Amino acid sequence: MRKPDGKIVLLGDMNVGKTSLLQRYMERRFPDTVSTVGGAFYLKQWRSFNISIWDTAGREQFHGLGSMYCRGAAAVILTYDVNHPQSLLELEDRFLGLTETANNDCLFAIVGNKVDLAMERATEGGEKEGEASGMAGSCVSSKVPKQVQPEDAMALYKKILKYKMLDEREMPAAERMCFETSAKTGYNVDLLFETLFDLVVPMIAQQRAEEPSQIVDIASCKTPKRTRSECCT
Ligand SMILES: Nc1nc2c(ncn2[C@@H]2O[C@H](COP(=O)(O)OP(=O)(O)OP(=O)(O)O)[C@@H](O)[C@H]2O)c(=O)[nH]1
Ligand SMILES: [Mg+2]
Repeated sequence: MRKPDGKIVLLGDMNVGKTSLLQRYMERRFPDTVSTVGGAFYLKQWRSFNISIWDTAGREQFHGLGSMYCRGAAAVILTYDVNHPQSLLELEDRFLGLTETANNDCLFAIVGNKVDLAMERATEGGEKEGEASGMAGSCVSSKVPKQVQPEDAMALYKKILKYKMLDEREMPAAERMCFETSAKTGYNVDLLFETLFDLVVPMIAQQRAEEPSQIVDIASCKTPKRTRSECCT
């Protein structure tokens, strides 16, 4: 198996749906999950590149492992639950600090999952339609009120760029990097992962081009001639 060319890491509080998102994308299904212990990864081939996507545990007791998983990451998916405002706050308080080990030009996506529950709630309560959110792949999000508004996620994205001292003009716009998803229905799940792959692949290609060649030219390595004195050993 070839070494992965790039790494994407899912971070976020327990129960927000990290494992479910990854399984929805990789296995095209929504199975029952158990709370993740440690971490696990899938390998995805995208164009000619191998990308590893790491699922991490949101449980406090595994928190220390987070920065280890983030080492060398090209992108981090910060995941929250649109029905639990605390899970968005946790991203800033608990998870952002783990990304210090990621690449300097690491990309950040902010993902509000379980948007299907917000829909169900709105339908049952007969609530009014909200205004268009302007988020990536927005459709469901424009119709239902949620506990966490898309603007809150976009504000966090901008805050992260500032915290990381990344130039907003050189990074993808908040509207492109903030998503609302449902691992249950599959809503926006492909869009999330494939937007990231498309952004990460040129970065990996550039890194490859800059790396010194690993190939040794055997023909140019001449065997030194033995002298008479060396023959006695
Ligand atoms: N309705 C709904 N439920 C979801 C969705 N995504 C995940 N769930 C449910 O939420 C629960 C937690 O999902 P996981 O994917 O295990 O959450 P996690 O973030 O991996 O949690 P940890 O591994 O503990 O960090 C499970 O019961 C899932 O079935 C979603 O989009 N919609
Ligand atoms: Mg999990």
